[in-house]
Amino acid sequence: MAKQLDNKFIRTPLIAGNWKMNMDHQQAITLLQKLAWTLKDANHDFERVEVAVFPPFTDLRSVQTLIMGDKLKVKHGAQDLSEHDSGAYTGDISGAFLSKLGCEYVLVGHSERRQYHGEDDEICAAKIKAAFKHELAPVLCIGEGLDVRQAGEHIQFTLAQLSGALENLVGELTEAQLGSLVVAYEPVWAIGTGEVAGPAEAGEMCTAIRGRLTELVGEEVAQQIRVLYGGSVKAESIAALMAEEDIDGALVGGASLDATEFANIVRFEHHLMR
Ligand SMILES: O=C[C@H](O)COP(=O)(O)O
Repeated sequence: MAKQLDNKFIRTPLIAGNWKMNMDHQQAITLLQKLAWTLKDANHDFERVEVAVFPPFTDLRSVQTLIMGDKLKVKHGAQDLSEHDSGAYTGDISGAFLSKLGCEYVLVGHSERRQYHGEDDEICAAKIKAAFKHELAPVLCIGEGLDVRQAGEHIQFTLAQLSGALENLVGELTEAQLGSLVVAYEPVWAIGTGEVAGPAEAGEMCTAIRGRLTELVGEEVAQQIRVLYGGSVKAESIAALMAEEDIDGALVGGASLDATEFANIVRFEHHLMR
């Protein structure tokens, strides 16, 4: 089970919904309202299991307004940010703007950004730095493709991505900043394919990630950093994943577009008790 002491999670689990390029700002309102009602009806305890959504940039103002107006406990973040603060960077979005829109989190280095926009470890490092500068907690996404997994080099590859994004930054960040970092292990072969990494495979990698974090930032801080799994997570698969000690939540793509399904993922403890 995600690490607990006296029936309390040591690290508050985070269930995050990455909407990717889905939902315009009107659809976003409908989806978020339905999610909030569903979780309210189920008496969900947001202090025990945190919930965040990552809508497209164009939805963020509407999402912020709904969250503030209805005092929702769902948090929100953005799917990307620029490494720059402002200036002639057409099409890019500054972390400063995201902070003003009430974002608490921002994804960095999602495999789709790496694949379609050529983002590498150096860019991820610059984006993590920019996120912290604007008081956003970065959710660094790492994970191997199928070829790497088949070659048996998945742990080495994924840990190299983690080190590549973090090792030159560590000295510039405070312990509080490092402790608020979130790492999402997303094997590329499991994203949007219906192939979920088995709980043992996902758990093994998340433990290896925490081991590398311990080397990079020390044990005390590494124990605070939440490590999520992402890749075709559904309500039926979440409980077994959360049973792994080093998995602290999930980064959910497709299933986060269905409020009922996503709420059932958030309520993973309910499945464990059945
Ligand atoms: O950010 C989310 C991941 O890419 C997983 O997406 P998925 O749940 O649709 O496989």
